[in-house]
Amino acid sequence: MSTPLVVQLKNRPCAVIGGGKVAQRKIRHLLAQQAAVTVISPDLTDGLKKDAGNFSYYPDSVLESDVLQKTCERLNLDWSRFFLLVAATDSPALNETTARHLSQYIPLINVVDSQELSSFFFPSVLDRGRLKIAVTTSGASPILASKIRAHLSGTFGPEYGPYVDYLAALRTGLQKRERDPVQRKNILEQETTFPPPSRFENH
Ligand SMILES: C[C@@]1(CC(=O)O)c2cc3[nH]c(cc4nc(cc5[nH]c(cc(n2)[C@H]1CCC(=O)O)[C@@](C)(CC(=O)O)[C@@H]5CCC(=O)O)C(CC(=O)O)=C4CCC(=O)O)c(CCC(=O)O)c3CC(=O)O
Ligand SMILES: NC(=O)C1=CN([C@@H]2O[C@H](COP(=O)(O)OP(=O)(O)OC[C@H]3O[C@@H](n4cnc5c(N)ncnc54)[C@H](O)[C@@H]3O)[C@@H](O)[C@H]2O)C=CC1
Repeated sequence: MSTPLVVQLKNRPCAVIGGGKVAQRKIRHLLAQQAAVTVISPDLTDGLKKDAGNFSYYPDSVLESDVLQKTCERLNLDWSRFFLLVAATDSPALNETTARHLSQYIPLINVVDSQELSSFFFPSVLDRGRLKIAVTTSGASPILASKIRAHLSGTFGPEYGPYVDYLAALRTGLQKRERDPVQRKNILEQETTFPPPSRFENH
């Protein structure tokens, strides 16, 4: 069983093992949230090479499943400092050993080829600034999640970014100047329209 949670990643140390196509997608999610990303992989995709200034990289590092403990020591990484780990190599055995070994230090682990070994999944996210619509099929069909996101992007356009910022400012202002919570809620109910007022279009 699973539930969607909203996790604050800003400045949090996150490790990704592997530098291929799937790793790239996960790394970009993490970087977009300003996480402090460390990548351990003998190679990187061309896309990741371009992003390389934005994460720490252990280039000569090849984790080997049978000597994982040793390679961890050689890399001199303090795994307990990581908030989250993604095991994204194309070796199921290595992903598994890594996840099993490091789960004693890191509670949030995503193993790209094993739902059983993952403590969290990445949903498909429609990102409109502070409004994020996350779609998950709990691992059943990532492609359906992706198609639903694409469908929602027609209804929830870029105007939602500034609209949600406006609502946040309104709410913070009211929390300061309107003491009565019932009155506060009434004003917010009135001001929060769906869809947003037309002045937010063309953003
Ligand atoms: C469980 C989960 C764990 C996790 O990765 O977090 C997982 C697992 C696996 N994915 C696999 C395959 C594919 N995944 C994608 C795409 C996405 N996968 C994402 C999430 C998730 N994938 C989590 C569940 C999310 C959910 O269900 O809600 C998305 C939403 C988010 C993201 O990755 O950013 C992103 C779409 C982003 C977007 O467009 O918005 C594509 C399509 C493509 O590549 O274009 C394919 C190929 C088609 C296919 O096989 O379905 C395989 C088999 C690997 C193999 O066969 O070797 C596994 C392993 C398994 O299921 O055991
Ligand atoms: N969860 C998801 O969204 C998806 C998961 N997958 C799974 O993800 C796996 C990886 O797929 P891709 O990224 O396309 O493969 P890829 O071949 O592009 O990348 C694999 C990466 O792992 C690295 N690697 C291999 N051995 C390593 C080691 N010993 N130490 C450190 N890094 C090592 C490689 O150098 C490479 O950077 C596939 O096996 C597939 O099962 C595939 C599609 C989507």
